[in-house]
Order: sequence, then structure tokens, then C-alpha cells
Amino acid sequence: MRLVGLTGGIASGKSTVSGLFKSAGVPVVDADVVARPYADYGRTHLQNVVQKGTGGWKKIVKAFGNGILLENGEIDRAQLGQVVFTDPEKRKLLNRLLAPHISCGIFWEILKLWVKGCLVIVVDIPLLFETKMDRWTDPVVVVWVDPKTQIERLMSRDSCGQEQAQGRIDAQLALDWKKSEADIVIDNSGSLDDTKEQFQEVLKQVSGPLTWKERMMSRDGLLSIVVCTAAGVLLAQKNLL
Ligand SMILES: CC(C)(COP(=O)(O)OP(=O)(O)OC[C@H]1O[C@@H](n2cnc3c(N)ncnc32)[C@H](O)[C@@H]1O)[C@@H](O)C(=O)NCCC(=O)NCCS
Ligand SMILES: Nc1ncnc2c1ncn2[C@@H]1O[C@H](COP(=O)(O)OP(=O)(O)OP(=O)(O)O)[C@@H](O)[C@H]1O
Repeated sequence: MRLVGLTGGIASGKSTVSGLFKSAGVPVVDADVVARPYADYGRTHLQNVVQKGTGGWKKIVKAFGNGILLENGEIDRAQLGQVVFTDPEKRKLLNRLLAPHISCGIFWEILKLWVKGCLVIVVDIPLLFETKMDRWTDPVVVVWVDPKTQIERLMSRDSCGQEQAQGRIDAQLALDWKKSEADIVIDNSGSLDDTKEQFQEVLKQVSGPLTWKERMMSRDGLLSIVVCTAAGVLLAQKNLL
């Protein structure tokens, strides 16, 4: 199995590119969705780590107080966002509290796809480098955008001011550094058609033949190893008798 890491900066276009992967039939695990309440998507099959009553939810309420909840008891994301994107210490606290739950949620989503026999899985993790999860993915695709376009798109999408947008950008490692660490870079500064054109090349690269190690890590690869080992043991036992 090949785990492709997809990352970038806030509003650099990760969801846009992950949408292209999905349209091309490549399964995508989205960390932002894992870290959201079910109600946002109405997709109850997804692992979620901050839904009311879960371990992640309890930790957030304990650390940030009941004032962080909506009337229905779910986390008020807009309010939590305001807090953590303006206070680095609170953001570190939130990250520390949620990191084990998010990695666990991502792991479960990957496991479900592995059981289905998927050979190439894209994991869209905004904080892939920050959380050091890039150790588990190869190749790493970084969706890059020039700084001016990034802030413009962020302000327009989230209807926020320049200061707020800059605060959110600064809450992550520099996008240029992520670009320098990438195996593959998609420059999403141009039109959607430009990005789609680059994507076709990237799709070819990530869906190329699997290495032996990747084959062995796939469901069928592991099953073959188990079956061959069992057959070998049985044959050896028969010969010994
Ligand atoms: C802070 C929260 C409440 C803001 O919610 P909101 O709906 O406004 O934003 P959303 O979840 O859609 O995230 C938008 C983008 O913000 C950035 N972002 C989210 N959390 C963080 C964080 N802790 N640090 C830096 N950037 C972040 C990511 O680029 C993400 O794609 C929410 O993002 C959250 O609970 N974050 C903590 C979980 C987390 O770390 N998510 C990232 C997965 S690796
Ligand atoms: N090539 C493009 N041309 C014009 N607009 C774009 C392009 N790519 C993305 N956008 C727009 O920019 C915004 C950010 O894109 P997107 O939501 O895909 O980014 P993201 O990296 O997933 O964001 P986040 O980090 O917040 O999850 C969206 O409003 C999207 O429609």
C-alpha cells in the first residue's frame, strides 16, 4: 500500500487537489474531516474525534470551559478558532490534546481502506510536517501558492480581514519551507485549469507501479505472506514426521 501525504498551507488548495484525487478514483482520508463533528457533513461512517461526548470533546471542554460549546453541546468551532489562532499557547494546548485522537482517527480511516484492498491512499493532513506524520507517507505532495494569492483566497473564502488571515497563516510552518521538503510540488497560484494540468502528471507519478515494500504492506501482499508462511510451516512439519 502506498500512503501519499497531501499537505500545504491554509487555503493553499489542498481540498481542491484532494477533490481532483477523489474524482480520479483515488481514496482520500481528510484530517480536517476527522477533526470535525459528524453534523458538519452528515457522514456518520467517518471517524470523528471532537463529536459531543467523545474523548477529544471532553478534553476540549475541560481545557477551554463550557463557554466553548454551542447550544446543542457541540464545539463552537468559530469561537475556538478565534481563541487558538490568536493565542499560540492555547493553540499548542489544543494541538497537544487532539493530536493522539486525530492520528488515531486517521489510522482507522486508513485501516478501513486497507481492508477494502486499496493500493494507493491519499492522506490530506494540513499539519503533516508540524505533527511529523510525514514519516509515514511517501511521497509527500505539497500544494503551494504564492503568499499574495494565499492571503487573498483565505480572506475571500473565510470572509475575514487581513490581520486575521495572516494570523492563521502564521500559525503553521512556512509554506516555502514545506515546499523545500516536498517530493512533489503543485503550484496552485494560477487558474484551476493550470492546477488540473499539473495534477495529471502528479496522478501518473503517485499511481505508478508499487515497490516490493509497498506491495507487501497492501492487504493482498500481507495475506500472501501469511498464506505462504503457513503453507511452509505445514510442509516442514509434514517432512519432519
Ligand atoms: C481551530 C478549529 C476549531 C478551527 O475550525 P474552522 O472550522 O475555522 O477551520 P477548519 O477546521 O476548517 O480548518 C481550516 C484550516 O485551518 C488550519 N488549522 C486547523 N487547525 C490548526 C491548528 N491547530 N494549527 C494550525 N493550523 C490549523 C488548517 O490548514 C485547516 O485546513 C479547527 O480547525 C480545529 O479543531 N483544529 C484543531 C484540529 C487540527 O489540528 N486540525 C488540523 C488537522 S491536522
Ligand atoms: N487555482 C485556483 N484558482 C482560484 N481559486 C482557487 C484555486 N484553488 C483554490 N481556490 C479557492 O481558494 C480557496 C482555498 O482553497 P482550498 O479550500 O482548496 O484550500 P485548503 O488548502 O484546502 O484550505 P484549508 O487549509 O483551509 O483547509 C477556496 O475558496 C478555493 O475555492
